[in-house]
Amino acid sequence: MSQITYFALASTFISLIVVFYVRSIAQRRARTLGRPLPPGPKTLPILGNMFNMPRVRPWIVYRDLSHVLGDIIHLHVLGQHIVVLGSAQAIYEYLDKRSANTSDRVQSPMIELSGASFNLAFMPYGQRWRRHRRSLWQYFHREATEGYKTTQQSAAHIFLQELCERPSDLRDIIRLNFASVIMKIGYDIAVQSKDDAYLKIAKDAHEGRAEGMVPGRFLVDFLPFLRHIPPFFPFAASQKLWVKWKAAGDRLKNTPFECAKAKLARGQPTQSIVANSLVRLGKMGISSPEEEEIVKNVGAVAFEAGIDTVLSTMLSVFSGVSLHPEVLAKAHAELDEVVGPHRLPDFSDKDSLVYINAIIKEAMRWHTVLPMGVPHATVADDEFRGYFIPAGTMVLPNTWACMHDPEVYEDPDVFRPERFIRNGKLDPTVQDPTAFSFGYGRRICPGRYFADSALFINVACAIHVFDVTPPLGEDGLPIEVKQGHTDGFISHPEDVRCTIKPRSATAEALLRSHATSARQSSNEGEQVTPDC
Ligand code: HEM
Repeated sequence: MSQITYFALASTFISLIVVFYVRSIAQRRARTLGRPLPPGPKTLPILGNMFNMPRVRPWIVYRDLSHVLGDIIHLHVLGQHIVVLGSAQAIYEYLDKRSANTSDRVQSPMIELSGASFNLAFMPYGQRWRRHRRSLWQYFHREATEGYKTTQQSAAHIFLQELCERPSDLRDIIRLNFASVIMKIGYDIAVQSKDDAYLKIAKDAHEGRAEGMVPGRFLVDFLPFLRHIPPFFPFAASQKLWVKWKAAGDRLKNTPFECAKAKLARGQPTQSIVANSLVRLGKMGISSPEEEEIVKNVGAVAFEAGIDTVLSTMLSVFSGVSLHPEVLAKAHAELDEVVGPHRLPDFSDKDSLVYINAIIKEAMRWHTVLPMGVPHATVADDEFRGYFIPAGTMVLPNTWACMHDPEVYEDPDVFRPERFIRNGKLDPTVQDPTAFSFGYGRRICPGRYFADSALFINVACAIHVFDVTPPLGEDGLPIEVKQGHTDGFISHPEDVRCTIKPRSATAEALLRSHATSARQSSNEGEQVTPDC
């Protein structure tokens, strides 16, 4: 080729780059209308804020950044815009009031890689999500959850006996309690021991969600081609984890569903969310794999989304109460007055047990289960407080920061249920943690009423019959526990060792007799079924 041809090619190439550059600036101007992005840390060329993305306890890093930059922070990593909302006001204004545009989810490859594709919590805002949500909501709206209270109460009685006999297995016993209720109402499957195969399935699936869904933890979030590196490649440690997590997610979705479906096919009488949904589809003459998939996914999401969130909140209650004898004493005094020593609390006591309700609120505040919520995303270009927010921006609510704002909650790191009470009643002027812990806008947790009654009945019953005090060492002296919270998408109190003993011989007799009745009535209702 002659020098002239080279020159012509080079100048054409440079002209094209200039045209594209000028056009992209013009397009960006047209989109932003000159509005700035929210403030954020300085960016590097191409990589943006890649090295500003916190990998450990992001809620604390973002809270500190908010103190410097304000309650709307912008970060930019390899083309992905991220906005962090750092105050209750900003979250309310953007995620609640403007939820028509802020209810999407960023479609990270980690959703599939962590085995969570079936989970409506991660689906994009649209028809598929709407159909799943509607299908779940019909079984979990406020009135529907009234129908589960008898099952929840019986399970709470069995929970007390389990705890009395194996107090050091607190974590497993809470898990068993929640699983037994949700498996019964979801699939009509009886889960009776901590070694149950379904509990193992849930535990395995949880690992993928807890580790994999922290935004920015895996590089594949920003470099999606990394998912195609095979697990046998050297240094492909993440890829090996993804294979394990995906298989665990599939087991969670399919195993209990197939069991419930087989029961129906055998013509056994069965009542459950999955069975009722399948029967309804049958009556309507609908037998599409797509509809069956929704039923399957809804069953699995109720099991998965509830188990670790409720577990974490219950652990926070036990941790808070064991470390604060004055709280336990006040709770006992209230239960003695309202319920008395000869019966266990039930749902009709809820409004009278003000201090117990305050303990649950404080546990949710003190220890925020989903510290950064579940990330939302914008559907279209938007303006918020004069800033330009591009379509597809990931919006992270710093729920933990709101729950630990010293302007709102004095001494936020202290467990103090009294902060919610005035003149013997729950104080409506104090910011209610449940308005944050269950998320925001159109994506607000659809399991909140169910969770609320599960927490109430188990906490009220447990505190009524047990003394919960610090753990003791071999020398009989109290051991100091570490008051931290684990890292991850769902956070748990770090050290929940405590001493759990019946308050009195009367309390022990009471809990044992109720557990016996609960086991008898659940066995009477139980059909003899072959294993699935
Ligand atoms: C203490 C217990 C619980 C807590 C703290 C909790 C918290 C949350 C939070 C923060 C979200 C994200 C909301 C948002 O995007 O802004 C959420 C979503 C969700 N929760 Fe819960 N949850 C709890 C119990 C439950 C239970 C028992 C169920 C099921 C029966 C459940 C089912 C779901 C589902 C399906 C979603 C996804 C909603 C969507 O994306 O549309 N949760 N939850």
